Parts: sequence; structure tokens; C-alpha cells
Amino acid sequence: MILTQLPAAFEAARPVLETIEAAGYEAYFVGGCVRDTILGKPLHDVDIATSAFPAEVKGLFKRTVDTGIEHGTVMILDHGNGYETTTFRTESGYQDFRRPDQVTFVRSLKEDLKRRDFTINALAMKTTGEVIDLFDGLSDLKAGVLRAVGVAEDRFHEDALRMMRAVRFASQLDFKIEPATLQAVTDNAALLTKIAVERTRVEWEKLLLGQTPVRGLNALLSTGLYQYMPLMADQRAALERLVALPAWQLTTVESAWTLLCWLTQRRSVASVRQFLKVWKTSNDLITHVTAAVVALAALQANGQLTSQENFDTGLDALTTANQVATVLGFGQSQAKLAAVYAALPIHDKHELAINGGDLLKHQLVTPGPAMGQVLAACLRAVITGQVSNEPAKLLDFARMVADSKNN
Ligand SMILES: Nc1ccn([C@@H]2O[C@H](COP(=O)(O)OP(=O)(O)OP(=O)(O)O)[C@@H](O)[C@H]2O)c(=O)n1
Ligand SMILES: [Mg+2]
Repeated sequence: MILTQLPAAFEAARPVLETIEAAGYEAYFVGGCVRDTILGKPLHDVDIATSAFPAEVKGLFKRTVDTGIEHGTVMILDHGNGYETTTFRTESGYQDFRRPDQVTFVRSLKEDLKRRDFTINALAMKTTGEVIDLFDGLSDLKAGVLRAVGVAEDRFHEDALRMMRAVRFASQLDFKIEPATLQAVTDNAALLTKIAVERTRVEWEKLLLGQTPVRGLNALLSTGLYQYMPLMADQRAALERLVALPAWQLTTVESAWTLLCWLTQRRSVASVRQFLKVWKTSNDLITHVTAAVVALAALQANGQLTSQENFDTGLDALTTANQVATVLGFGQSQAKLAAVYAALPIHDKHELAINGGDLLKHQLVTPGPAMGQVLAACLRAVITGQVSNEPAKLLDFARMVADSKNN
């Protein structure tokens, strides 16, 4: 197969490969970028593999960065772009089921491709657009099949994360996992516990955001792989509920985690937090998802949020909650929700027309906890429309609250 129309990213990288070739070495585009180009999907990174050893690569270019020199990866900087270039290599001894004990640089493309995970990821392409297909990746790509290169179990022993990659690609590409590869996932599922949570999380998020998540979820269920994902061992029923929902698609990681928390019955701030902490998500994501889950409960119970709930949730988490509510069958018009939110008198507590200093100046409170309580009451009154957000009105209201506290 020769690809005639190459995406811009390849054209930009072409001189880099040509420089390597001109020095007498081989250089190819490899892996996901070749797969995605043939599938007509957008590219996010261009990987290059070469017969040149790292020191040889570095000798050919003015500017390089040793991004992973011990594995043979050098980043070549060219016209404002960076290209990860990895020397053909074989690997041996995978005692920890994560990474090789030893990497050996070789001059043979075939040796390099045969230790890759799936046939569709073991394609290489020359600068001419000619695709090198040594493991029948093209026919699998055409048929929509995920098949391990060689003996599946060996590939999963080299890197157990590849089992998560299998279910992730099934969802992302809408591919079937062929029986021997699926069986090897079943047989080796427990090895997933050797993998860092962060790596598993990335694949899990990609699965949930894929075009046919149900394919990936069904593979997780049928192989039992889900049992070895953090806090998922007892969640078969939740995953089955996800599979049973009418066809759904999510667009953000926040929505994915919100949906997951909801279906695993994690509805309180504490339980959502505990779940996401184990999955090692960022604090920003935890804040977002806890707010979205609370809002989701309000949407389900009342079909709408009170002013106070809208204010507490914020528009981003509200949008997430509504995306998930839509998947669950009780979504609202996003335009209407956004309009109601926009109509709130204020959207941030710093917009309150008075502050603690004003309360002190007018001798309504003395410094201490009372100040915070009076301000909180003012904020609530403004959000719910009880008092308008003007200094004079708020000071009157604050006086009333302070007096009632003193009596
Ligand atoms: N556990 C892994 C990870 C990667 N690879 C190989 O390295 C390539 C690039 O890896 P990566 O960028 O992580 O994955 P992609 O397949 O490119 O997928 P994505 O679209 O997510 O980048 C893969 O295509 C595959 O050939 C592998 O064999 N085993
Ligand atoms: Mg990639």
C-alpha cells in the first residue's frame, strides 16, 4: 500500500527522515500515527523509528534533546517542532510485567516491529508513503480487528498495560478483539495490578470517551479485567448498567468520572473524593466531579437546580452534570440551564458588594467567626434574590442578621 496524500504533520517531518536516510540509515514513521492516517483520523503525535543508534542520530542534527536516551529515544528539534525518534530495539526480561530489564539496539525494522503490541500498531511507513506491513496489520485494520503481534500472552507479559490498551482501542476504534488475544487478556488479567494507576487511568479515560465505549466495556466484563482496576472489583453490576444504557458518548474526562461515580453509587462528596484519590486524578478534577455529582442528584430529583445549587456548582460542573444526565435519560436543555445560571445575581463570592472590612467599619460585627457568618448570610440572601447586591441594602441586611445573633 502506498499512501499518496499524507497529512501535514508527516510533510513537516519528512526532511528529518530524509536527513537520516541521506546518512545511510533507515527511518520510518511508526505506530499510532500510521494507523490513524490509514483510518483517516486526526494525528496527535508523529513517532519515528530508525536504524541509526542514538549517538548517530544526535550527530546528524544541530538540536536534539535526550528525552529517553536509555530506551533509544531522542527528540529532534526542527523548525519549531519536536520529533521523537527511537532506535530500532529489541527488549528482554520483563520481570515486573511493565518494562524490559534490558533494551538492545538493533538495525532491523522487523525486530523492532515484532515487539509492538497489536498488528495495527506494528505498521511502518516510508517518506514515500509506502506502508511496510510485516504482520498483516493492514488486513486487521481493514477488518476492524485487534490482534496481538505474535503470541498475545508474551506481549502482555512484556507490558500488562497492553491489556487495557486492547479494551481502549476496541472502544476508540470500534474494533473487535480477536479470540486468542481476548483469551490472553482473560488469562493474564491479574497482571494489571502491576501497572501504575496513572497509566491504567489514561487508558480507562480513553475507553470511556471512545466512539463505542460499550465495546470496550463488554471486553472488560467478559475477560474480568475490570476486577483488577482500582476499586472496580465489585462493580460488575455498575458496568453492566453502563452497557445497558442507550448508545452514549461523552466528550470530557470530567463527564466520564461523573458518570462512573454515579453508576457506582458514589453520591456523597466524601465517597467521590475517596474514589478519585485512589485513581490519582488531579485535585481540580476532584473538585469538578464532586460538584457535578451533587448537581446531578438535584437534576434527577427536581429537574432543575435552585439558585444556591447553581451558584455552588458553577457553569462548568453544571455542563458536565447535564451531559451525564443526558446519558442517563434526564438531561435538560443546555441552553436553558446556561441561561438560568447566567441570570444569577452574582457568580462568585468576590462579587458581593460588601466585605468583612465594611462590616467592621460600620461596627456591625467584631473580628471573629461572627463576621464570616454574617457575610455568608449576605451571600445567600443575594444569591436567592432576597436582597439586591448593593452596599446600602446589604449593610441593612447585615445589621439585621448581626442584631438577631446578639439577641
Ligand atoms: N504498551 C505499549 C505502548 C506502545 N506500543 C507501541 O508504541 C506505539 C506508540 O505508542 P503510543 O503513542 O503510546 O500509542 P499509540 O498506539 O500511538 O496510540 P495513541 O493514539 O493513544 O497515541 C504504539 O503504536 C505501539 O506500536 C507498544 O507496543 N506497547
Ligand atoms: Mg501515539
